[in-house]
Amino acid sequence: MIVLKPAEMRAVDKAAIEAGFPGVMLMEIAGRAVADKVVKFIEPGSKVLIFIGKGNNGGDGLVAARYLDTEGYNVQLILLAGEDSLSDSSLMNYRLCKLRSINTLKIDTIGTDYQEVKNLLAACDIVIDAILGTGISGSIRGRAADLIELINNVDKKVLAVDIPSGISGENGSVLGKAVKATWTLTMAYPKPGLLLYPGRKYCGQIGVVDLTVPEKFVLNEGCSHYTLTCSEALDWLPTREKTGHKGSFGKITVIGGSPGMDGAPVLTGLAALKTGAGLVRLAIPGDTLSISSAYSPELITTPLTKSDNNEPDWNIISKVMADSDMIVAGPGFGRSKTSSEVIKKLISTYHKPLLIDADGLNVIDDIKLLKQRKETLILTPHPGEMARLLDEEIKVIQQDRIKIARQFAVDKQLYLVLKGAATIIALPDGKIYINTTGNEGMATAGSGDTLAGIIAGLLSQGLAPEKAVVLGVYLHGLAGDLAVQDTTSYSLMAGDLIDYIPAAIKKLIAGSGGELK
Ligand SMILES: NC(=O)C1=CN([C@@H]2O[C@H](COP(=O)(O)OP(=O)(O)OC[C@H]3O[C@@H](n4cnc5c(N)ncnc54)[C@H](O)[C@@H]3O)[C@@H](O)[C@H]2O)[C@@H](O)CC1
Ligand SMILES: [K+]
Repeated sequence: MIVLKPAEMRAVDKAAIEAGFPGVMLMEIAGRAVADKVVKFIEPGSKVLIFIGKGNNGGDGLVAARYLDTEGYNVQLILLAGEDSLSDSSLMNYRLCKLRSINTLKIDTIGTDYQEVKNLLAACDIVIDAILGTGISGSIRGRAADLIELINNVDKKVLAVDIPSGISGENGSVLGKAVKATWTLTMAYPKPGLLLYPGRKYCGQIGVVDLTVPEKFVLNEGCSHYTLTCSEALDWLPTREKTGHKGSFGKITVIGGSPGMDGAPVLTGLAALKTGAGLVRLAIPGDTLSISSAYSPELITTPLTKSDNNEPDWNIISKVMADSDMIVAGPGFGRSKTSSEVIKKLISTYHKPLLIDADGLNVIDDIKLLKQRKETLILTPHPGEMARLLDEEIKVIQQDRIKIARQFAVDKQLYLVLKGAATIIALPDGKIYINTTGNEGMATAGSGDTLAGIIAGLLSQGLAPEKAVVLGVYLHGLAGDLAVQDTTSYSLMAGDLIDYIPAAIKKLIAGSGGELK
């Protein structure tokens, strides 16, 4: 699904309006959808308190007020602007509200103790937040900040129109104060700020309203941000040929492991098998091999080093390279001379898809090598590994994850998965996917190893790299979301993620995956 930044959304709206879609009609569709959402959850007769800002976000709230009044709700408006400062479409709707005698409390009559607002908040059944939408600039000004705090101080259901007021649609930051919503109904397309933290925490459940503007207006204006929905994820899931054999579902080699880190490549290998790979081989340094190979009978193992001196065995490595459809390198590999030499060799001489994770990333000392590689390269760093690759501090990476991920992916022409809450996937053509699945329980040792395995499992079944990385991240998060329901976020472990891959796939097939949670 396309995700639009506020400026992109405005450009699309402008183009649609110029082409003949009346702005007032778009507002009507938006407000009607807000009213429908209230009708779905609360009975007629209930008290609906609607906060109206002076922009078009407020206009959406005024349309909702008209419909809810028509349908027998007890509607009360709190108008945060003088009538004369409302936009034309909003003013028209405000007048229609007045014609219906909808109760209105105006900002200039609200005392500085806000007692009347507090009373209305205490008595209402639901709050609609139509204070500010994507037109916000800078930190919340004026009395809007006080009202947002009052809304957050009562324990009521809150429906945010388009975006919780105070959240930046651009990047999800809190601009001073922001409404904590139960639901957010976003207009036309989700905005990055709804999907990125901290904004995402403020949105509650997100729904998207179809404003009936054809997608060609978006495509004409250009877009670069996306998020995968459940139905798209199902479309992308590789189909399994009835007559397929293990060769047709791909042979993966996982290169990694080191003393004390013998389980990491096993997690990657098992996750790949559970996702559907035909065959997984682990190539492990000799001193660790017997431990890793003891974990699971489904995994084939090969020694990566010579038995006498534990140096890389280049003959075996060449055979492994020739015999694999793709390689995952790095899980538990340690930062030894062996791992550094092997990773370098793979980057420069392995001509099939290569995924580098964990210590495989930590031993790359010359990032120019990455750029020289022509074949598919996928990197899956967490912020610490990304910081190391760029020789930056983690906080610099976290300040603008999308920009950093995109620059790296485009410059080095690779697929970059920057892990973390709301994982960012940057493609070599500059496209960005923001992932919506996953939870804090997944911040646990080995979780990244399983992600590498899931992506490899999809790629080895023939999925294009772009789809394998995006769907892999989605499935990994979905497995985590299903696992956490049984384990709690305290007890979730990487092995649980593997155990729940089948449930995640089943959920996709049943069409009930985490659609914009
Ligand atoms: N054609 C369109 O553009 C459509 C827009 N829609 C709605 O319109 C919204 C965007 O409308 P607008 O562009 O009018 O923007 P907003 O409704 O977000 O409000 C902008 C107004 O808020 C004030 N403001 C800006 N920053 C502020 C701050 N930091 N503190 C206090 N006040 C501040 C400004 O005076 C400005 O006039 C969307 O979020 C959506 O809800 C929908 O009606 C559908 C169609
Ligand atoms: K809002």
